[in-house]
Amino acid sequence: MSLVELADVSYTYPGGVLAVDGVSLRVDAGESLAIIGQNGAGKTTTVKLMNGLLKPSSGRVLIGGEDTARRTAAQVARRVGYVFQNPDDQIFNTTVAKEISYGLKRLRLDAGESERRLDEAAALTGLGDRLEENPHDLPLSVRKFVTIAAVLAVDCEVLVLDEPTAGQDQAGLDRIAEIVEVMTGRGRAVVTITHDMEFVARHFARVVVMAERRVVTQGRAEEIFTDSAAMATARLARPAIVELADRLGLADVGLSLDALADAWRSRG
Ligand SMILES: Nc1ncnc2c1ncn2[C@@H]1O[C@H](COP(=O)(O)OP(=O)(O)OP(=O)(O)O)[C@@H](O)[C@H]1O
Repeated sequence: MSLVELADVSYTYPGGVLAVDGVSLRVDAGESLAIIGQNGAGKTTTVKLMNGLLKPSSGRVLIGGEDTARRTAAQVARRVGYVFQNPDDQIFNTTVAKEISYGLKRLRLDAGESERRLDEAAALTGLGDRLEENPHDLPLSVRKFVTIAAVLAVDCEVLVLDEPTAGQDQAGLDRIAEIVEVMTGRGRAVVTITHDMEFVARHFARVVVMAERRVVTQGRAEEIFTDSAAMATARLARPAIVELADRLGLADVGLSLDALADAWRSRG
């Protein structure tokens, strides 16, 4: 059984806009999945359907086999944590510690476990020294980590990161990559929406390509990124390594720099 399953899901906003049309996808425990596609393709609506903020107009969304239609948004949010694109849509506490601990309070954990989770989430996001600062005084790139820490602390089965790399420097990118690795290593699923193809190529195992409200194709990252037709249909730029291998006429190097270098050295 998959941790997340969308089965022929459609969603129409109350104003009548059809935003997602017949989407089916699965995410397994321990898997990293990136949803890519142009603006307006339906990516954000798809992840809001996963975490119960929206309920499908038709089709079914199952989390751990449970239909979200029969659960409240709060119940689903405990299983699927959603880090918004804009941290300012999420942050409202006056210290980083309070912001990270807010979701924990509803879990009614004992004090020791709450503290352990706060410390661990702060360490993973690099916020250990900033717990008493006001998140509103921190730069946007750090505010993003505050919202990631708040969701990590709840320890959901599925972590959804909406545009996590926007505005991050290399240290921030490395930190996000480490979070993806740690969470998938613990059997959690990590789902991201991003326009950052290089980041997906390096750190995400599976890719779903969306265009005009539908899934165009999905599969292993190297299969998808080397599928020029699918990337062109979705009007997406291929990662630099794929573009370079193509221009050099090197086949089967996938997304590995080492494989590209080997193929170049041993060309006939
Ligand atoms: N609250 C809303 N009310 C009405 N229409 C909406 C709403 N939110 C999104 N839409 C519309 O639904 C469609 C899909 O939008 P969605 O935000 O899911 O796409 P996206 O792929 O995430 O785009 P982006 O990369 O810009 O975030 C678009 O036509 C959008 O205008």
